[in-house]
Formats: sequence, structure tokens, C-alpha cells
Amino acid sequence: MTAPLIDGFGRRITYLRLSVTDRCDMRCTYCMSETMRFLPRDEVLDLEELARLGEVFIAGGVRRLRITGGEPLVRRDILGLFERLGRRIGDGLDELTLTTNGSRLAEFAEPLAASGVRRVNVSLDSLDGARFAAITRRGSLHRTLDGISAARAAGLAVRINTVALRGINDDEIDTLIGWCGGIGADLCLIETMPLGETGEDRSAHYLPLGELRARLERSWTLSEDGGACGGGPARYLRIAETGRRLGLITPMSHNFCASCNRVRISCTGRLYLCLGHEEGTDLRAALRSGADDAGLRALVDDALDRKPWRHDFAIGPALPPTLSRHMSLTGG
Ligand SMILES: Nc1nc2c(ncn2[C@@H]2O[C@H](COP(=O)(O)OP(=O)(O)OP(=O)(O)O)[C@@H](O)[C@H]2O)c(=O)[nH]1
Ligand SMILES: C[S@@+](CC[C@H](N)C(=O)[O-])C[C@H]1O[C@@H](n2cnc3c(N)ncnc32)[C@H](O)[C@@H]1O
Ligand code: SF4
Ligand code: SF4
Repeated sequence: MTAPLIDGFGRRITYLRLSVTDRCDMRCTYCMSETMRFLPRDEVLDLEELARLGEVFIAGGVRRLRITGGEPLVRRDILGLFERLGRRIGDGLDELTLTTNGSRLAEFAEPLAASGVRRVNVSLDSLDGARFAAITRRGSLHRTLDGISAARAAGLAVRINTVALRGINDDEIDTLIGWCGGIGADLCLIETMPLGETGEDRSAHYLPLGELRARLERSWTLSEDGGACGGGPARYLRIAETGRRLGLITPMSHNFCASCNRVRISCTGRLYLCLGHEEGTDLRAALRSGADDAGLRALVDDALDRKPWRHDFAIGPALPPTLSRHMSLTGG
């Protein structure tokens, strides 16, 4: 291992989110607009470039690597990346995983498991077909459910991600908790974050999870569960009735940045130091002009000194998105 990656506040970086495409087969209302335009292919890193950046971060002590997007499984050559980085599990990496909308998981679950993936986060905002189609604008509930079944059959642990949306799916959270209990999955609720224009007013559907938790406590016995999994932003509660965990990701109402352990690389090879800021550095230019690993690492170290302490997200009817960048570019 080379020297550990440490930011200007002394926070150790051990978790990398690698976005492999900005493209997606869905258009979730809180994530992007109906008419989202995607990047030309030559702006997106090729497999070799992605793998190389992954290796530089593993050498710097990154132990968890999450592949994300856009939808990572719409990228044709994606298995090659999982196979390549999967070889580093136990040799630097503790975990290689992905976040997916599940639409192509039925096809990919087995090969992903064979490459060393042990758990997946699957986004699912509703169990009602018509509602699911309305939220995702073009997704199919049965395809995502088939994907989840295939993941479980392949032995992958599944965590369901649900963005909690007032007036859209907040009446379904009890159902989702019960359903997740039935299939043996944890459920993670997420507050909507103000990234990128979507053509809709996010603030109308923003739901602070403290309020939702109080409501859920009328039906479920929830207790704090210290055991963090993934070193991510979720704070977990144990649900006595199902035995599963309920994760809460609350960047808007309760920020967790003091313990931030992560950075992200966009599909264009830009290192973003924080989900909530534009600060970063262009690693693609360095890659494409022949930089060696030490040169790439020097750029990363220089950037890490500028990692912001926290995000400055603000949401409200009169406020534009805090950042014009969409979540799909960095993968969240
Ligand atoms: N504000 C903020 N949100 C994050 C960060 N990392 C992930 N998220 C959000 O958390 C939600 C769930 O993300 P996932 O891709 O499932 O990743 P994770 O929650 O870190 O996953 P685990 O490794 O399972 O803990 C998404 O809405 C992400 O945008 C972060 O560093 N800051
Ligand atoms: C950007 S998606 C990328 C991976 C994959 N396409 C998926 O949907 O799982 C990663 C996660 O970010 C969440 N997300 C997207 N836009 C968001 C927003 N504006 N606020 C909060 N979470 C968001 C999604 O629900 C998903 O769980
Ligand atoms: S949240 Fe994921 S599935 Fe939905 S539009 Fe964004 S990238 Fe696609
Ligand atoms: S918002 Fe920024 S500082 Fe906060 S946890 Fe996310 S990446 Fe880290």
C-alpha cells in the first residue's frame, strides 16, 4: 500500500464510489428530467481507465468500492470491470459492490456473484406497478422484482433503497418494511437531495425522515442498531417485528459529514471530493496524457486537501437545485 489517503481535516478516505456511466434506462422524477441528455461516449472513461483509477485508490487504502451510475448494468462491458476489480477482494479490497435500479439484475446477478460481489443495493420506490412506472417514468416493476429475486437466488445480500417522497410513496413505507422483512432484505430510506433540474419541484415532496420515523414507530418497534454496514451514511435501526434493519439517510435533516470517509469519481473521470460540491480534479486529462500512478496519486492528494467539510444543501419552493450537476453523473 502507498501512503493512506487523508483529507485536509484528517479524515481517512477508505471508500470510493465509481460511476461507470451517466446513462440510465429509467428517468426517476427526483433524479433527472424526462428529456435528460447523456454524454458523448468519448467523454466517458473506458474500462481500462476505470480499472486503473480503482487500483490507484486501492493502493491508497480504499477498502470498499461501490460501482454506480447512471445505471451501471446498462454499460455493455461492465462485467469486465467487476471481474478485474473483483480480483482485488482480499488483496486490498474488503468489498466490491454496486447500486442498481435492478432492471438488468436478472441477467447479471450470477456473474456479479462469481466476480466476488456479495451484496447489492437496489432502488425500489414503490411496490405498486403504476406508481413505480410514474416515479421511474419508464421502469417496469416486475423487471426490478425479477432482478431482486435473481440476486437473492445468486446468494447476494440485498438492501432496498427507497427515496421517501411526501404525497408520492410515504403511504407505502409500512408495506415496504413488511415486504423487505418477508424477503430478508434491509430497507434504507433516503431524503431527497437538491441535485440537478428534474422538471419538477423537489421541495413539494421532500420528507424529513425524523417525521416519518415518528409515524413508523406507531406500527413498528424500532431500536438503534450500532452495527454499521458499508461505512456509509445510513444510520440503522433494528425492526423487532421483522428482525431486519431500517437505514435512514438524512443529509438534509441530520448531516453526517463529520465522519465522511469517501470520495467519488464521475464517469468522465473527474474526482469529486464531496457529493454536495463542485470541488474536484480532472483525472481523465491526466490519464489520457500518460500520467503514471504516482502522478495520478499526486493529483488526488492535492485535491484531498480541498475536500469540503460538509455539503450546503438547501431545499425549498423558491430555491433552485443547490448544484446543477445531476446525481446520475457521480452515482450519488
Ligand atoms: N449526502 C451524501 N449522500 C450520500 C453519500 N453517499 C451515498 N449517499 C446517498 O445515499 C443514498 C444511498 O446510496 P448507496 O449507493 O446505496 O450507497 P451507501 O448508502 O453508501 O451504501 P452502503 O455501502 O451500503 O452503506 C443515495 O441517495 C446516495 O446519493 C454521501 O457521501 N453523502
Ligand atoms: C443515482 S442512483 C445510481 C444507481 C442506480 N441507477 C440506482 O438507481 O440505484 C443511486 C441512488 O441515488 C438515489 N438518488 C437519485 N437521485 C437522488 C436525489 N435527488 N436525492 C436522493 N437520492 C437520490 C437513487 O434512489 C439511488 O438509490
Ligand atoms: S435514480 Fe438511478 S434509476 Fe433512477 S434515474 Fe437516477 S440513475 Fe436512473
Ligand atoms: S455530503 Fe460531502 S462531506 Fe458529507 S458525507 Fe457526503 S461526500 Fe462526505
